[in-house]
Amino acid sequence: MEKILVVDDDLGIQKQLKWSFAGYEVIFAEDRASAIAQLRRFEPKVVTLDLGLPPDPANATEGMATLEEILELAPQTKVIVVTGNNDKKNALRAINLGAYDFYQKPIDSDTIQILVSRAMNLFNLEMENRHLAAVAPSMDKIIGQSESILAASRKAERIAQTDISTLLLGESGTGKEVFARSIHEHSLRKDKAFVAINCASIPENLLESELFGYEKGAFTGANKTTPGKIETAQNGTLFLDEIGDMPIGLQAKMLRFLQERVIERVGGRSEIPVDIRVICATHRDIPGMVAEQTFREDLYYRIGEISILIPPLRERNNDVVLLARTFLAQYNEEFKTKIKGFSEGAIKAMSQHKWPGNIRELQNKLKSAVIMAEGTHIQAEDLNLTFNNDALSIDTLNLREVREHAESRAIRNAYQIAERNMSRTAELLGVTRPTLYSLIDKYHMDDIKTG
Ligand SMILES: Nc1ncnc2c1ncn2[C@@H]1O[C@H](COP(=O)(O)OP(=O)(O)OP(=O)(O)O)[C@@H](O)[C@H]1O
Repeated sequence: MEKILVVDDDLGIQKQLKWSFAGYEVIFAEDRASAIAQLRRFEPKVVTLDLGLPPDPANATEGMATLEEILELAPQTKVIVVTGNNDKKNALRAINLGAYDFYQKPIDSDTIQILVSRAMNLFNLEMENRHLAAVAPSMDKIIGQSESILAASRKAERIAQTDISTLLLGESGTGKEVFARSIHEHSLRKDKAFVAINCASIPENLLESELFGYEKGAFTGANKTTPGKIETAQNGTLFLDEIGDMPIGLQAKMLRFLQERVIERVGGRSEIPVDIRVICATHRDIPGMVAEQTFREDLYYRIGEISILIPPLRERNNDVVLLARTFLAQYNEEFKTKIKGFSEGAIKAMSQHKWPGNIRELQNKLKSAVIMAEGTHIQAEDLNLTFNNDALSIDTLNLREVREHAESRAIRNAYQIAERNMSRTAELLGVTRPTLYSLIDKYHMDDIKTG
């Protein structure tokens, strides 16, 4: 159970807050010394702190000192300061010192519950981010905590400082290019060029001149000598995406370049030495192509001195949610929107979906959801991923999850029937208003709260 520390010397308020925070483990302290002792002992994520503490409850000095001490000891703690009515000046001072939010007496259960639940969510999110930074301090562009992606990142990190030819394998949209760039950025060539070329997107007859360059007059239209991508990557990294689509005729020339590290431009006679690192990627089954003789075996061994398998999104456990949160923050900034998060249904739907287009598909769905969403939280429908109720089965969901899903749907229906009137909604559902608010909060239905 999540812990909250309530620092207040008024027993009546302590009792009231204990009742309000029914879903949490509530710890109490009545002055600065006991607050710090409880903070050390229980490490609560959220603290509510009355600024008027003994020995001088009429003044905020002791409260402020307590706030400073808490933030010095555990800066990640979310402190909500509680002030007397009309004491905005001290509330703002506290925020300046680093308090998460403030709250003016008299205490209203519904509001303080919402404040605390938000603070808790923020704390958890920040903790997740810190954890992430600690796990992958180096390959920081590769977001993911699943064992499979961490294993791939570790392998990439180990080979980054070498010049070993690397083959990145994985379905489309899994992040092969992100890996290639990260390897480059962690290599000794990081200040030199990173040049990417997609072998599948360039017509066969143009690919050779695109890669190797051409001399003036080499063919009709070759008006001036032009260096190719390989030369442009001199001293840096060349990323050959979709290498499995390289025409067999060009593979021999490619092999010579990789073995001898010299190239000849199309129509040229002189050899140009090149010093570059090569990273290749493909979604194809190259050993199968070797067996069918559509890919040269010697080239396969040359490009894949080491290979890294980038797992598909459906095999990355909770990475979907982690990536979704990251992209949501990016898109909020890009589109100037203020979507706060995802409904439980949306999270469930994202976790259930198989993501054939991998991360790119997730990005596309999120982008349109951010633009189209009407509430403060993205719903499964906004993502065009309906959470399939019929798919509820005992091997994927437990009774609690089934109940939660049904509850949130019932709340939504009642809210519509009650024409957005909260008292009437609570009445229809046969619960009290505080219970309704805590359920709305639990299921992140903020659009209802503000609707
Ligand atoms: N681990 C990751 N963390 C954050 N963003 C990622 C990650 N992996 C991929 N992306 C993002 O997902 C999108 C697709 O990634 P990328 O282009 O690298 O995939 P790919 O495997 O090279 O795809 P394709 O084979 O279709 O070219 C990009 O916008 C990229 O920024």
